[in-house]
Amino acid sequence: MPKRADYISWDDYFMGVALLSGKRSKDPSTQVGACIVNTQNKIVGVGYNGLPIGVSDDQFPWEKEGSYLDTKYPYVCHAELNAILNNIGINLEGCKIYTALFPCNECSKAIIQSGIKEVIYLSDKHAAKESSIASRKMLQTAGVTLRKIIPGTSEVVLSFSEDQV
Ligand SMILES: Nc1ccn([C@H]2C[C@H](O)[C@@H](COP(=O)(O)O)O2)c(=O)n1
Ligand SMILES: [Zn+2]
Repeated sequence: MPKRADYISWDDYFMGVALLSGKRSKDPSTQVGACIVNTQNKIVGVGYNGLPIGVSDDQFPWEKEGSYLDTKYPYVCHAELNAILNNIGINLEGCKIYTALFPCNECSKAIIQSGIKEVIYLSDKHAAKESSIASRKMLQTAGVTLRKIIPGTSEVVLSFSEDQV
């Protein structure tokens, strides 16, 4: 019997892990996930956007609008930063990061400093924002490869019904 042909690509697998991680986000408006992979295609870090450990996501704001301290922006850790900080304690030199959204300038600093050498992203919807322009400028200058994923599939459906395995 030949092997199964419709298995998903490495890119779709790792971006899928990033997107699944985003399902843990408590952000009501934007759920972002990231997944870091080493040169042997081993997953070494996964993260989603959320508040720091011990900072209650029931007491801190999730608003997008209003005065800065009353919005989520000062407090939320971005998915990429969490994926870096959650890494399994290894050197991230030469790794690549899959992220649902193109990294902001703050995350790109952490990406560069961690030694990650490739960013694969799904959406660059904030490309015109100055944080994205600064991010792209730093990543390119630092020699980090930037690649917008070309998914091999439009969606992956995960079913938890036991009769599907
Ligand atoms: N590359 C990114 C961009 C954004 N986030 C997170 C941070 C916030 O929770 C949220 C902000 O998005 P908005 O609601 O203003 O569209 O998304 C991230 O983790 N990584
Ligand atoms: Zn960021």
